[in-house]
Amino acid sequence: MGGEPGAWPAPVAKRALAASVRLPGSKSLTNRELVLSALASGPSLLRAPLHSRDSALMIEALRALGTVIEEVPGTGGYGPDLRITPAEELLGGSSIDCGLAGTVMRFLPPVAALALGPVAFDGDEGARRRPMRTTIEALRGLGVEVNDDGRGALPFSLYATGAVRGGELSIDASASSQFVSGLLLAAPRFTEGLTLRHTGEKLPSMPHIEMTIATLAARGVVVESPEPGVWVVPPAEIRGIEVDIEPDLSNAAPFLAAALVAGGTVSIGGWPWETTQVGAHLETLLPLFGATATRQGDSLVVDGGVGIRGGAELPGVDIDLGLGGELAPALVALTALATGPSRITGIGHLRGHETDRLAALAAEINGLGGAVTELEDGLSIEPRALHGGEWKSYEDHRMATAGAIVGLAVDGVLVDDIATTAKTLPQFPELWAALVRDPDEIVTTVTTDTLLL
Ligand SMILES: O=C(O)C1=C[C@@H](OP(=O)(O)O)[C@@H](O)[C@H](O)C1
Ligand SMILES: C=C(OP(=O)(O)O)C(=O)O
Repeated sequence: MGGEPGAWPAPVAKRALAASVRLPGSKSLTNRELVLSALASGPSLLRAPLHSRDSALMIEALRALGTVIEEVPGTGGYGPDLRITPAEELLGGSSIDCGLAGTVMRFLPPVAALALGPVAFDGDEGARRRPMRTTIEALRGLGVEVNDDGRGALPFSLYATGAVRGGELSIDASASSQFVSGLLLAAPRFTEGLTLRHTGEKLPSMPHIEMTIATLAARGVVVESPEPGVWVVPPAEIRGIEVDIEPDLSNAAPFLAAALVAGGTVSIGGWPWETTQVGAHLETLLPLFGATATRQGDSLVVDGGVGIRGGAELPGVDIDLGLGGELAPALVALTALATGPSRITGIGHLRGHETDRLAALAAEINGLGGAVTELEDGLSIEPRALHGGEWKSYEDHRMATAGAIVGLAVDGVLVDDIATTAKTLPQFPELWAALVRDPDEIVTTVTTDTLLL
């Protein structure tokens, strides 16, 4: 069996689960609220924010632009709350490390365009492969000077003059909804606001755009969408607020999927009744594989019956996941364990995520004996009995957690870099071990001294 030294032996489920898991805050909500707090007219307080690599990168970047971000005693059990005091004027003259965070590389250039002076953007080697042309062209369309090497990717730098006029702008956001969100978040601070039109054929991850609009609305900025693919943001004050960050429902996906593999129940506490998080769709997606999902108090409880380990056969599924590509790795892991063929489509843009997720999922599942074929906009998965072996993470948190799901059912799966889950969930290895170790244990909050702040 292969595997680098230090590879993580994925635990195999020995018995049915009866676990309650409480997850840290949503990456997407935390990083939006950080950005809006930095652009606001007064201080904000984020309660129960995420502390992970992606949020730490956002915090460092906003500090470099002059924002004051202080830790105050936490209310969520996963580290401090954050008090944010906006800069009088955003500062130029800084270099921003985007790491591999799409939210940092797509949300911050329009913010930095409001600063005075040069701001340079770069990130991990993998980040230099992620699509950025739309952001670069949008900035130029807004009259901001951008220096890049023409590849439409990081690194690049912009020269900001302290104000952006705004007005009308057309972009092609078919590679990522984050191009839209980044512009909408900064647009209330443009002198004339922004009328943004998406001209591409498709637009992935609509719930994430709805989330952007909802976070703006909570701060008094009303974004109108007179027709699909067009958004009108008025020039407006962004209010400072106190806000509770919801748990990360996309990071709930591997834990809830585990119920279908191991059997038994997994309950995620603090599940919001109403949310713009795309992870909310797990409530209807997991039943397609035979689970039942019910709300009990403030939890979503997924019952996987006897589970694959108990002899259940998961049906194959045919799902368009254009709404929520970040759920795809976990669901594809389930399809690899199903007894019928599956197709997951609408996810061509996953080729520009942390890694080319379509190629990575096909390579890793096929490396364990699977039969996955890449389609233009998704994956086709034929049922096969899988065997153990190395599972590569490609610096992609969701590839690592997909390996953990497969490893629950298949002996001898070694995930090469489980630490990459620190991008959005540094506690993943402990939470997963607790999930599998003792089915009767209530997994409450894991305290950690490895927070990145
Ligand atoms: O705005 C956001 O917070 C996100 C939008 C989505 O990006 P894409 O539209 O590029 O898939 C999603 O996949 C990503 O994890 C987070
Ligand atoms: C695509 C993702 O991340 P990012 O915010 O870096 O785009 C993801 O978390 O699945």
